[in-house]
Amino acid sequence: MGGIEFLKGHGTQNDFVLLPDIDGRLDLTPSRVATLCDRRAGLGADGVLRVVRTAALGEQGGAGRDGAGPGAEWFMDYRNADGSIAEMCGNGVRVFARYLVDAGLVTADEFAVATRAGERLVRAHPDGSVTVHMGPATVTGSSVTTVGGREFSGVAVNVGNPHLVSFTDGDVDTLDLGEAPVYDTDFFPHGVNLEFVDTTGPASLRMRVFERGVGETRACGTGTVAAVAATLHLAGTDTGESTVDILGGTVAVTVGSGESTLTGSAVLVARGELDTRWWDDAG
Ligand SMILES: N[C@@H](CCC[C@H](N)C(=O)O)C(=O)O
Repeated sequence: MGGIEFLKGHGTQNDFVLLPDIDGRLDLTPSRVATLCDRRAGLGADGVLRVVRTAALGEQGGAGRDGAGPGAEWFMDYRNADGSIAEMCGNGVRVFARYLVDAGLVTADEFAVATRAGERLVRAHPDGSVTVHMGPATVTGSSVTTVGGREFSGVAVNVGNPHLVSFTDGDVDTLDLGEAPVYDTDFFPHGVNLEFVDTTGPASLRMRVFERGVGETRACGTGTVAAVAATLHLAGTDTGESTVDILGGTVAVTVGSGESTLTGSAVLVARGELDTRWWDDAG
């Protein structure tokens, strides 16, 4: 066949096309990413995970080497569904790790993955779930967002990528996220992921998310870490743990000073080959 190898996977139903590109040869343009992620014209996904050996990155402009330090053999080149580049993807890195283990590209259960936000230590569990050390979740201020004419104030949190976490007082399931919420572009000049959260128990949250570069998704791993960090911040602490229910399932989050972890599912669904003519046309 000679097509381009792909896999399809998801982490709590945040879904991805994986492109194994061990030697860094694929020309992954924004247009190809957007067409791949299109649920009618392509395979359909919230994002693309290009799997590339860190040593093969060289000085590639489009892929960006930020975060690809010398310690991690594999670099997660994450792209949003609209073709834009993001620093980090918490659900994506779990699926990325599951692929590396299943493909025999790593043999240890615990290893580092390079991302644009820095290296992330991951641990693959026998039940298929993966824990990711997500680095610091840093509160950077407060801002507002408007959904359907209703304004929410929120806590801005950086988890390698930007988030604004708003608490909706029991209304999270009624919000209409079909249209992009409005946010302060002066506060977030590079865009922002918007989380809407209800507190459902002493250590449990319910969350929906409107992701930068994608739209509403069924889960956002960095967003769940941001949600727990924001909850703790409002309670006057920076250490704690919580489960977070999202549309696609449940994840477990811990936040400590300077470090956080995310544990959740990582599922590989299918593999196949992209038609090379379709790939060329999508370029
Ligand atoms: N779904 C991801 C986050 C992906 C990146 C995000 N859309 C951004 O642009 O920052 C996750 O699981 O963290």
